[in-house]
Amino acid sequence: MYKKEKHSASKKNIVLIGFMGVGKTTVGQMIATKLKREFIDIDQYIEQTYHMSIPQIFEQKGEPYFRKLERKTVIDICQHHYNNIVSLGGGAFQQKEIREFCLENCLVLYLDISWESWKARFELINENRPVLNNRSLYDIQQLFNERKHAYSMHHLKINTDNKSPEEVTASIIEALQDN
Ligand SMILES: Nc1ncnc2c1ncn2[C@@H]1O[C@H](COP(=O)(O)OP(=O)(O)O)[C@@H](O)[C@H]1O
Ligand SMILES: O=C(O)C1=C[C@@H](OP(=O)(O)O)[C@@H](O)[C@H](O)C1
Ligand SMILES: [Mg+2]
Repeated sequence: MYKKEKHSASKKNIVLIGFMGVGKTTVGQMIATKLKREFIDIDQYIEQTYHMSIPQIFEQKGEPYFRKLERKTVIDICQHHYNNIVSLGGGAFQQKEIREFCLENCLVLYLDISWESWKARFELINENRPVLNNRSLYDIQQLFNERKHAYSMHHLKINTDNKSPEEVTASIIEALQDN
């Protein structure tokens, strides 16, 4: 866990990280509503700005191009917005530049999930996530484990197992109050 300044959550952007499908987009929106802050989902922002869906960007431009847009977008948004809730895509924290920027300037909140719980959600999230296409469940589990290292760099962690999005949101609000 990284050290954070006291009361930092009251002014810094709160950035949600975690594996695909853990609930960053869903819960991010709910926290923003509860805390009366603006919500920005980086993938949705990229789709609106570049008039292409994430699968289209991967298919037509390739993953490295997407990662470049992702890096530029996360850093631009976090530099120019204040006090917002920002949900990243699940691969963003693999990029050192994004990780370092967010850990230095934002409150990084990691939504954790066990592999067992994640597997039960697989059918629900398989569509529209190009990184999961053509990967076996075994390969996805490898990716799930590989990404834990980047996610271990955070300020606050919330376990989401057996919790509804509303319950995850309530746990986050409580953790932020103690923060
Ligand atoms: N705590 C939860 N319990 C059950 N389903 C959830 C939970 N959080 C999110 N979901 C569902 O899982 C799917 C992926 O959620 P999403 O917010 O898009 O995740 P992410 O942005 O982390 O990829 C959605 O269908 C959402 O309704
Ligand atoms: O983990 C990844 O590499 C990705 C996760 C997706 O976001 P979610 O985590 O919101 O699904 C999206 O950014 C893109 O499909 C790539
Ligand atoms: Mg998302």
